[in-house]
Amino acid sequence: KNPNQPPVVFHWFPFLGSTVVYGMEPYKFFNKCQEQYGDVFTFILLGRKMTVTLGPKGNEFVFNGKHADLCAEEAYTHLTTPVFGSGVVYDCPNHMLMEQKKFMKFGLTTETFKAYVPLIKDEVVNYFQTSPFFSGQSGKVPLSTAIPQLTLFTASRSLQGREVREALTTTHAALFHDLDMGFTPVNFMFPWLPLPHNAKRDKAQKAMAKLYLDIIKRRKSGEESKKEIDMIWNLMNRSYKSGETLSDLHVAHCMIALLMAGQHTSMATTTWTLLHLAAKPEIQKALYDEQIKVFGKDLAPLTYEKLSELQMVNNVVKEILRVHPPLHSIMRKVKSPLHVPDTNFVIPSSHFVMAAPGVSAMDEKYFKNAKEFDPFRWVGHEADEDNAEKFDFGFGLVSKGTASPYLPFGAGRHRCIGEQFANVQLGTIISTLIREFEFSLPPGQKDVPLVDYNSMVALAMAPAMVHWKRRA
Ligand code: HEM
Ligand SMILES: N#Cc1ccc(COc2ccc(/C=C/c3ccc(C(F)(F)[C@](O)(Cn4cnnn4)c4ccc(F)cc4F)nc3)cc2)cc1
Repeated sequence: KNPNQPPVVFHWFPFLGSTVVYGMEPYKFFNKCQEQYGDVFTFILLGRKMTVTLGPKGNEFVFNGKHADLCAEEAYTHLTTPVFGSGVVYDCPNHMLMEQKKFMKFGLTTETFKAYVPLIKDEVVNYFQTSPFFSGQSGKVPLSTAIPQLTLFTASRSLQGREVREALTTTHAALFHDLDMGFTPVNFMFPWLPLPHNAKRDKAQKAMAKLYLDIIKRRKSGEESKKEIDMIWNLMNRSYKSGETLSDLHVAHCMIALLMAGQHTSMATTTWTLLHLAAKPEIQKALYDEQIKVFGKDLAPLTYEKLSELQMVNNVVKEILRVHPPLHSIMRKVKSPLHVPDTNFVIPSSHFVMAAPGVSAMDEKYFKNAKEFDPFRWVGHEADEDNAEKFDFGFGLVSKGTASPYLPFGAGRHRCIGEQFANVQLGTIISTLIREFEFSLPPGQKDVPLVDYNSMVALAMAPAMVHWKRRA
């Protein structure tokens, strides 16, 4: 027994350790361990030693850890590189990822968001006008099927660009599905397994990369006039500080990374939002009344400027991300023995560390009635983040203090750069659907479905059926 190592969670079998009980119900597992061992403990995940650090201090320890001590690329590259492609995100040194994130942020400006809102709205309207799930005056829709399509169409039409939007519903629809099937935690455990889905993933990755390369080539030949402002135009011809250019192939791989990032997080968040609204008609009413208040009784068209006035929408999204943060486990590889502040523990470099910000976000200590979905709890906390001290890791200012119980977009050097785009996409989708429909849970169903943790993000258990009625 090593005197100053965190306690190891009891388990029957070596290698397997706590994999199944963690994999099936991470939060139940984390809360049980927290009661038994406190905020810092080690469990075995398929032979890997995962040291979990919970609570605001635990979040700070992982998110604000020095890059020399805690390495994200070693924790994630097996999961992401086969899907995204080589040379970007976790398949390159961290300083290059910081510059890639800077380039990405250059393509996520208020000017682009102003252009994206009508594009996203049109995709939502087009979807429910053509989808068989939305014919007639009322009906029911399996969100697990409909929402992934809705988020794919809205994100590809705006951020990805028109050609990608077209390809994803025609020539590349099946390829996207094969690539998406490769984006699963099982690969995280066994990336090298020659499973059939891995062969399909690799074939799909190459075909998706080729789609982007063809688009880039066409645009460089001057055939396309630069009418639209999508992320491909933004990333083309970018150069690192070293003078090295971001190659067309690496632009393609960055685009695949952004496609995966946005798709999984947005589809999970949109699905949970509609389920909780279906369970609480009074919140739907508050959202509808706000649309009238901000856009007038004839419901003027949505604009980016007006989106920020929709406090109810913003509070609903904040509360959804508190109760259902898409990424439940944030991991890093320990590079050198690391002392955990305020404890006697030293974590050896054979371990991984894991933060689970969702545990403190659901802790009664920080949120009254934590289990309750209550968007009104955020009223009056709109601008908490603005006056925090900030720091720049190379892709813009992020808040320096990260000892917060609520970090759905992470913090520090690996903080999300998609938050604003996500809020524009979610705000536009929710506003457009609320104007058109009233939602309810299937008769007899009291609460939202259970969580399916076997995907890359915390999804609602399929089919996640809701009933809808067209508003008068
Ligand atoms: C509700 C939506 C989203 C949530 C909750 C979310 C959450 C997160 C979190 C928690 C991290 C930190 C991961 C870590 O520390 O290991 C992160 C990083 C990141 N996210 Fe998001 N994300 C969302 C949407 C997006 C979108 C739409 C994009 C792209 C358009 C995106 C791109 C990224 C990138 C590039 C990183 C940086 C990874 C790194 O630096 O290691 N995310 N996100
Ligand atoms: N047997 C078994 C068995 C055992 C255990 C389990 C359950 O185990 C787990 C463990 C971890 C996890 C999820 C963590 C995790 C981390 C990183 C990423 C990411 F890198 F991919 C991401 O941050 C994602 N992201 C960010 N913003 N938007 N998307 C990202 C970054 C940049 C980028 F450009 C594109 C990106 F998309 N994704 C997910 C899920 C399940 C199941 C089965």
